[in-house]
Amino acid sequence: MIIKIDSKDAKNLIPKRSKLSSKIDGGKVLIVAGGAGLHGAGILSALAATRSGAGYTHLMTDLVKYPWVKFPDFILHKFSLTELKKNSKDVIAMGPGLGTAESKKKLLRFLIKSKIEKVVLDADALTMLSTMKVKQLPSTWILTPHEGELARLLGVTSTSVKKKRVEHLIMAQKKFGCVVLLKGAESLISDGKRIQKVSNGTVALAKAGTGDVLLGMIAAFYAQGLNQVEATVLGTFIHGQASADWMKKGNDHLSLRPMDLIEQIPKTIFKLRGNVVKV
Ligand SMILES: NC(=O)C1=CN([C@@H]2O[C@H](COP(=O)(O)OP(=O)(O)OC[C@H]3O[C@@H](n4cnc5c(N)ncnc54)[C@H](O)[C@@H]3O)[C@@H](O)[C@H]2O)[C@@H](O)CC1
Ligand SMILES: Nc1ncnc2c1ncn2[C@@H]1O[C@H](COP(=O)(O)OP(=O)(O)O)[C@@H](O)[C@H]1O
Repeated sequence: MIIKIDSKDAKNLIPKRSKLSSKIDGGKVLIVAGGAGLHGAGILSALAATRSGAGYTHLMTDLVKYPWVKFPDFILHKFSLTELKKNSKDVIAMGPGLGTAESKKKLLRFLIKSKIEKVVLDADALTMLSTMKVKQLPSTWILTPHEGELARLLGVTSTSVKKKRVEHLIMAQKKFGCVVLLKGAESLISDGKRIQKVSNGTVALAKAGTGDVLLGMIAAFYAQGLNQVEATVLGTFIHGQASADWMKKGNDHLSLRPMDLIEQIPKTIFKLRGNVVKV
């Protein structure tokens, strides 16, 4: 049976803060993303994490080379194994725009070998994973492939994944032993016990960079104390809902920028909590 997530389910998962909360309660996220020419990917993930409640957002990226940084919201690091080790108690979200060079593989191998607890892998991190001999990953990890990435991970064609999405999702979950989110118009999440479906997203999301936003959102909810399944479910639901809310404001589905989605996050969360507002 596939369980469909609705707004009530999502509302119950939204992290709460008290008057006395501090940034510690928001947890820490380290985004490892954005290699040469693809800095935008890391910025999208990091901004989305900040907008979704992460107390601290660190971004490990090539961006430090550039003096025109306009994003004071997060703490920047250059790619470094030492720095990754220092942050390995945080939620580590790796992949967008990272490339697949040996130096990046080294970072991923460290996470796998050291069984770092809270890791979310997307994009190029999934491509690197598909070339590695890995038995099982910790059950606390999250993989967020689209159909093409899932096909790479399983060594099958994306046409066969498209035809039998549930079956391939289950295969991937069994192969890696962690949470797998198969993205698409209908996103499916498996943790090996059950499959949950999130289908509130709109076609406006069919645009490069929206997956990078989703990664940052899931990582932020994970850092705020939700478990790996809850964080995936909530991130995917709010991501989808943000696209729907953005369209309700009179925007055409062709025009969504990933940055629009990031700007929509606060309003969508606020509304989902039960506040009556214009989206
Ligand atoms: N602002 C930026 O710098 C951005 C950087 N990005 C990064 O740019 C790099 C390249 O992005 P690409 O979009 O080429 O990478 P993808 O891995 O998404 O796409 C590569 C190929 O995979 C297949 N594919 C993609 N989506 C599929 C689907 N849903 N079903 C079946 N097959 C599918 C297609 O053959 C496609 O050409 C990645 O590292 C990505 O993270 C993107 O995330 C977009 C934004
Ligand atoms: N037709 C669609 N309807 C709803 N959501 C979609 C649709 N197409 C793509 N999406 C969503 O958009 C996001 C795209 O992510 P991804 O393919 O990883 O892009 P990128 O890596 O370029 O950021 C996913 O969350 C996916 O579920």
